Amino acid sequence: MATMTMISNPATKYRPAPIAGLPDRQWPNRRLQQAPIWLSTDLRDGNQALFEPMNLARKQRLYQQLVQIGFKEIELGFPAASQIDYDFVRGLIATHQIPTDVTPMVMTQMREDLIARTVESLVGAKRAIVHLYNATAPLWREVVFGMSVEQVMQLIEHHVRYLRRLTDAHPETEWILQYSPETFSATELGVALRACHTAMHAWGISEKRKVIINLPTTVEASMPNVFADQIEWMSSHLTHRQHVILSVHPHNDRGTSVAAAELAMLAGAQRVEGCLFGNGERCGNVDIVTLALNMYTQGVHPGLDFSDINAVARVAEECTQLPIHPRHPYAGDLVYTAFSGSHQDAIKKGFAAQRPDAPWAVPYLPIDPADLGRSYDSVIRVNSQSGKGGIAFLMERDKGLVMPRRMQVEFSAVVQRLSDASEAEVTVDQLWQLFDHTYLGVTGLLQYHGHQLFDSEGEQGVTLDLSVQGQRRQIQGSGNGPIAATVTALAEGFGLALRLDSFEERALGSGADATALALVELACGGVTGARFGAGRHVNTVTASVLAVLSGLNRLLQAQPELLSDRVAESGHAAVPA
Ligand SMILES: CC(=O)SCCNC(=O)CCNC(=O)[C@H](O)C(C)(C)COP(=O)(O)OP(=O)(O)OC[C@H]1O[C@@H](n2cnc3c(N)ncnc32)[C@H](O)[C@@H]1OP(=O)(O)O
Ligand SMILES: CC(C)C(=O)C(=O)O
Ligand SMILES: [Mg+2]
Repeated sequence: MATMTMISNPATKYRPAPIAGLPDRQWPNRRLQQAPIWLSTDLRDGNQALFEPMNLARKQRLYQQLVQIGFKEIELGFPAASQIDYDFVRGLIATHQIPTDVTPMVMTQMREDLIARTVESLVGAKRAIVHLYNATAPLWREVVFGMSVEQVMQLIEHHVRYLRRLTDAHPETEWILQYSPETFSATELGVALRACHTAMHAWGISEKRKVIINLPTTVEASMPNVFADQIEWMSSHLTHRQHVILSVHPHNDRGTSVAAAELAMLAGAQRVEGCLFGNGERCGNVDIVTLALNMYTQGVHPGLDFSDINAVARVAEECTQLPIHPRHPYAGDLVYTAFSGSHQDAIKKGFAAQRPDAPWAVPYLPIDPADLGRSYDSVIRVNSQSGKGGIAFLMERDKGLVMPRRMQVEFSAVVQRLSDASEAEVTVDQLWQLFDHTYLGVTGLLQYHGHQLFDSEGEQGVTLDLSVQGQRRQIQGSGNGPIAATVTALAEGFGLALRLDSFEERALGSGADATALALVELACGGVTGARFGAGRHVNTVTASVLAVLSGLNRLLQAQPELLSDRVAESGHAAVPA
């Protein structure tokens, strides 16, 4: 059997989508300043795209979530098509589960039996939208329906009138018509306009009988600017425009449904239909979460509440049985995590610079994760792409360890070797173990047994009790404090050109559990590489002495001959234990 592959000239097989051509288009110069009316079609378009459509319990759970988020219009299903949908709608009405400010919507084809059953499902509702649709594009007219444009208009006229007759018999309900020219984006604009006008007039559009005209990219086939032109054209050509609520229903076949919806709003759309996290037919309906939070990050409240985005995501996953991608905008598990070094560095600096009452300005984070109930815990994670900034951020945040900048550089090289070797993420606990092993638990030529302080002609004197290459020694030195005295003792005791370049000490932990952590930076002749040492002890002086010894041991690890050459000579300088 021949294998099909991509063809060399796709123009022989695919035609570019026509463009509307709107020379005086207004939408590019506009800015989104208010949220649209949102309609969730999770329970209809989202549901009809699932392997296993939702059962009553899952529909009920998702419905409650949608109400809680703040949707004021919710498409409940296709009651004439499925007993579950019918029972679900009846159940919500019978048990008064539809809040007074929420309007339910249900969908049906242009067929009398289906319309009758649909109206029956809604009896007793305070207010309801009936959504009638029929495909209007040439391909569907010819291939699916075998209808001329005239016949399509008759189909619409007849069924909208039929719906009107049935709903007029139930004046206790406020009935709203939604008409969708399905496949609008592939329909000649003149035909789409005529279809909408036919539906509007058959319904008797007026101030009191507003109509929702819902224009879908049933199959997204062109760039979002083309859709925006189509919407602006419709918006400016629809009669009774003030009584029309212009709605859009973008699908995501080209991956640009969010952009299409945003540009359509600029072009005059007042209402948007979509699903949470972009569920829906094929590549999905437009993702309302992304759209809403895009607005939020521009300073416009979307009127939907995603303060606990994780909870919403878990309910959506449970009800649809579809996973949300870890990099899904705003909601994915990884979207507030930076692995790469320069991003981590910038985020760390951004958090430090961010004032609580100032506009949000943290590099690489377009939204404050806290606004969505996400924590900062995973903002920075470490792997082989990470740098000093991220490592230092984690060590400071989780372990209270503040490293001086040059020590961050030195330690990140140690971490890099581990992450390169493990080819995996390095956790904070692993970082701490590595720090402990590298600095605090460093074993080397010099082993500490104890020290004593004494006065030395107005200076601080110290006696260090050490093992040097297995031999117990005591050496002494003095200086203007215990650290200077320790450095002098080691320098003079072993004839080293040892110099203290920096010293920092702070408490780790608090109360009875507090310990002192001392960090030193040493230089010794021309030794390059490891320069930092750390010591931890409940006693601050002991922590400092240990830090100096840790630093020297690390220098000696890099260049052991520095000491071994001298130990024999310096034996006389050391006081035997
Ligand atoms: C873009 C969208 O999302 S549109 C919504 C799509 N959603 C669904 O279809 C989910 C629910 N649908 C169903 O359960 C079924 O399709 C039903 C119960 C509505 C109808 O089932 P059936 O009568 O078996 O028809 P079937 O599913 O094969 O639909 C195709 C028929 O409907 C016709 N049709 C399709 N859309 C419409 C419409 N909007 N108005 C009138 N007729 C339509 C087709 O022309 C075709 O007619 P034909 O059989 O005479 O050729
Ligand atoms: C609005 C309806 C008909 C729809 O789901 C679509 O066209 O995608
Ligand atoms: Mg759809």
